[in-house]
Amino acid sequence: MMSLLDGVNWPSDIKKLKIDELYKLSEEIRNFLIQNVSKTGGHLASNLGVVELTIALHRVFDMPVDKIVWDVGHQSYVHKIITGRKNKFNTLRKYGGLSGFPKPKESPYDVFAAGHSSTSISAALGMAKARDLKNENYNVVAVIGDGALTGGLALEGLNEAGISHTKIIVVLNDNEMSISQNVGSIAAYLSKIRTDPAYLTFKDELEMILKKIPAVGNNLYKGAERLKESLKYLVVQGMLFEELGFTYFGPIDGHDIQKVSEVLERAKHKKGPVLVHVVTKKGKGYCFAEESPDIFHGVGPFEIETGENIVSGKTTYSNIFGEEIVKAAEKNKNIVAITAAMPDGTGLKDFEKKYPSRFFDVGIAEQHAVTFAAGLAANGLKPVFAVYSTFLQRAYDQIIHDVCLQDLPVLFAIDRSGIVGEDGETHQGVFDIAYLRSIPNITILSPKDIFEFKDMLKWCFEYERPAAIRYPRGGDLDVKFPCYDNIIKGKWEILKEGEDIAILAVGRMVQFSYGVLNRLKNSNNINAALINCRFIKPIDVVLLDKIFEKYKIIFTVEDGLLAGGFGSAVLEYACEKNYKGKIVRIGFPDEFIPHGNSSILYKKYGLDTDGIYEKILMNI
Ligand SMILES: Cc1ncc(C[n+]2csc(CCOP(=O)(O)OP(=O)(O)O)c2C)c(N)n1
Ligand SMILES: CC(=O)[C@@H](O)[C@H](O)COP(=O)(O)O
Ligand SMILES: [Mg+2]
Repeated sequence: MMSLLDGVNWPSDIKKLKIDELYKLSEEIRNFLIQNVSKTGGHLASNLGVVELTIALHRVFDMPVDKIVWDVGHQSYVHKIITGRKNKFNTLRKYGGLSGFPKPKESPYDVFAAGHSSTSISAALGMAKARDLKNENYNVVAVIGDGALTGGLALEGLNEAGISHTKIIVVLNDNEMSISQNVGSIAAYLSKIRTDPAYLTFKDELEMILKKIPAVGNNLYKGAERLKESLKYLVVQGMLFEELGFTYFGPIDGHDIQKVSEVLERAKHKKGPVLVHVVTKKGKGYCFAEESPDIFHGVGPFEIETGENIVSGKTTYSNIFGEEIVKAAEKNKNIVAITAAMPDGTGLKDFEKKYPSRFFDVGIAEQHAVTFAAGLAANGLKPVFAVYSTFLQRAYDQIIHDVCLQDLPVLFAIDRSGIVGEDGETHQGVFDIAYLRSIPNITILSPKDIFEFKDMLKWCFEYERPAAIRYPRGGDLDVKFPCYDNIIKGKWEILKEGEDIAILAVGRMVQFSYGVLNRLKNSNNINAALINCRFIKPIDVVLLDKIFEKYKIIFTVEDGLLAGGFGSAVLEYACEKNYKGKIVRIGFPDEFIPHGNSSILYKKYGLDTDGIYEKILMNI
């Protein structure tokens, strides 16, 4: 039997359906999401929560003439399904397939790319201003979650939008969750608006009283709407959004398509900035996701019946970090841990449980996290900010101005450096070496495997100046190294002496490079040295001098961008020393690295063992 979803490919198909059919369609879309994401992996819970909201948006607005800007964009799957991409869903997040985030190159319905949070209001306001300057006429809608609203950039956007008199609609999707429980005073404020019985009772009573007045009831009710908005403002003390200059509608049940459509319709006809506050349930309609929206925020393939992960978990760098910081904090009472809304992903859950007063989840606020860490350090503590490489990009000036300039002992535990895989170009951690290396006072380390990682962490927890330790997503390849030297600042580790060429590798790339040694020897009679360049900054100039003397060809291997990366540091030093040999850098080229399985991406960019081997042969 044909389902309603079979006949829905474009927003115009939605507009033809009756309200009861739209509810049926919602269920079908939920089922479609669960079926597909259980195979591909992806951001399930957030998407299950916005099915009705997305349908209502497409019902009321005319995309892509009207424009919808998704914040983070991890919740845009339903939008993709009804904007011509349903049949590609089996390729979601796969190399060459559909992106898990909005992508203008993928569809004209995706008007603004995202992946990082809190950008939607600023982007939508920019679009709306451009529209007005060009005398065009359409709606611009930003859809932002309560978690993303904790980001400073979102508040900067609200600040400008509220005073701008520009017609822009902000839909606040409030599900009380970031990845974990949402935090902070704005979350508490939203909870108050949602649940304050005095406010809700008053609002309902007012509606009832106005509607009951004979003859003129309904008209009076409509006419008194402005009055109602003002009274609402009086009753809910300091109605924040109204104070900021927005007309506020809400809170409304985001799963009630009819109600959401009506309110969006009203918002559409209002002048100036409007904020529509919808309340939804993250994970709605799939029991495991409703129970554990944090686990089902982003998942790998899973069994639908049990909710169990299909890929069994192996030891990850995040787990090791979590264990080591708990142990270190037992001995050193000055250690405190900070996360910007990623306690699970960064491995800080146990620390949070064990040392709640020394744990800070600051919300999606990386800039604040860094300066807050600097403040903690300035007053004698040892702050560790555990953060994904890609999100630390947000806090560049804070690293320079607040931490490094003052030489404060903040440790940046940089998870997800290098390739992250399926999240793609917004999330690949390929910039950190280049963006950190030029900052004075910072020391940058990267472990070759998890055993070295433990030693390095111990060293870092003791170190009394700014430091960054970068480590990859997931765990190790199956490589056993011959030695584990003690960690000494600025000293590299010689894993194998050689005669013909030297390979200088960083972090996970040491594992891939190790696999090359025997092949070079056995197939090509090349005796290569392999150096674990465990300190990316400072580089080991004593060892480098010897390498320059002995080898005519040097290869550097890093899982970061070549421009400004580790190989560049070696080149700079080689230039200073007037080295006459050849230096070949292996790393990522000057482009954004797309989404896909990590092994495919390492292969594509020649950064797996085969690729490194071939590159070496091409250059000798
Ligand atoms: C700058 C930045 N920091 C952290 C993240 C990781 N992250 C992605 S979604 C998310 C939670 C977003 O919560 P919310 O906006 O409420 O959306 P929901 O998943 O609840 O629908 C976080 C922390 C990010 N994408 N960008
Ligand atoms: C959308 C987003 O930014 C996060 O949900 C991210 O996808 C998490 O990545 P990990 O799966 O690597 O924790
Ligand atoms: Mg949320």
